[in-house]
Amino acid sequence: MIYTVTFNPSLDYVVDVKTFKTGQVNRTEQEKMFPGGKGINVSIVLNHLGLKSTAWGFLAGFTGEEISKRLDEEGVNTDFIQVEKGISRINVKLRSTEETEINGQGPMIRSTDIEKLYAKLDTLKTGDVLVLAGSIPDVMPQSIYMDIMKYLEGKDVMIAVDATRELLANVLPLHPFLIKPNNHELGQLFGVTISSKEDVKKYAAKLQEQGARNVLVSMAGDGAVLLTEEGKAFESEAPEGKVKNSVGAGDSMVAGFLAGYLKNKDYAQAFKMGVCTGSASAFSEELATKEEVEQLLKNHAFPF
Ligand SMILES: Nc1ncnc2c1ncn2[C@@H]1O[C@H](COP(=O)(O)OP(=O)(O)OP(=O)(O)O)[C@@H](O)[C@H]1O
Ligand SMILES: O=P(O)(O)OC[C@@]1(O)O[C@H](CO)[C@@H](O)[C@@H]1O
Repeated sequence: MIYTVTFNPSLDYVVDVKTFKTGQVNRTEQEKMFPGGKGINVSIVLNHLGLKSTAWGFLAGFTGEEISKRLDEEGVNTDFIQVEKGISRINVKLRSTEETEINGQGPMIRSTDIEKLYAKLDTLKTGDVLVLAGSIPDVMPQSIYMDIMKYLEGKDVMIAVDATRELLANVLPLHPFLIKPNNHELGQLFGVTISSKEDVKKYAAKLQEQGARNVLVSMAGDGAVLLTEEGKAFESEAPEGKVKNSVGAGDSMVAGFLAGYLKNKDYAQAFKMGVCTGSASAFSEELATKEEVEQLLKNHAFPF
């Protein structure tokens, strides 16, 4: 069974403003709202690809209710923990001449809420997959993903982590099955700017030296690189297409990679699925459908 954990779910408020200007009233041309947060997006895309998962995490207030309702309508299985104080965030995604995002902090999560999550973790069994994805509310320690992985040590659960900075760096010695930084996040970890695939490979290898088993680095429209635990490297350009909404492209890539890998444990196939699922989401208003992914898989020429 696959489980995703989103500590900080959101309602993503995606607005189109023709020419956004600061310091004045801007009017939207279109606005849409989606349930979001990285683990939730992974669950939605897995569902589109025909894989059932359960979305875990923390919800609060009326926004939390709306997230839960929308996921029910989507047919995503959820088992959230309700927290008492605050509301789940509304993250603003502003599409204008440039894309700008304003992500909120999220509600208060108390130690009793965390205990409830640990009770869920106790139900995990050998062979289960756990995805820890996204930021954590400000009130939480940057060790939380590491703490969860330590708690699960010896259980043989396949763990994927999509996080940034300290939250990500802390889990490496615990050998996550998969991490998926983008090239900017990879650069942040080493205090450098990374734009070439050669540099991506160099720094991704350092993350493997620090303990990560498989490192998948996304580079938005410039494609992606995968270093596997078997010592292989795969790289690809991004498929061609018109970008409509790139929010969640990275999460879609994680979902596609896992779906591809779980099929027959083949990293080349998993990488292809990851790249095409990421791009299919970027080329669509909403997260990728199975048909959209299959279309890209058919048309994109991978160099291997
Ligand atoms: N402009 C684009 N054109 C084609 N493919 C894209 C584009 N942007 C993203 N993708 C696809 O999605 C994958 C993941 O994208 P990206 O590197 O933007 O992830 P991310 O930064 O984690 O995104 P997010 O945080 O919004 O989920 C890329 O490797 C690529 O396959
Ligand atoms: O603030 P975080 O947790 O880092 O990212 C949250 C978020 O930007 O990530 C998803 C896209 O990847 C969106 O659905 C959501 O709004």
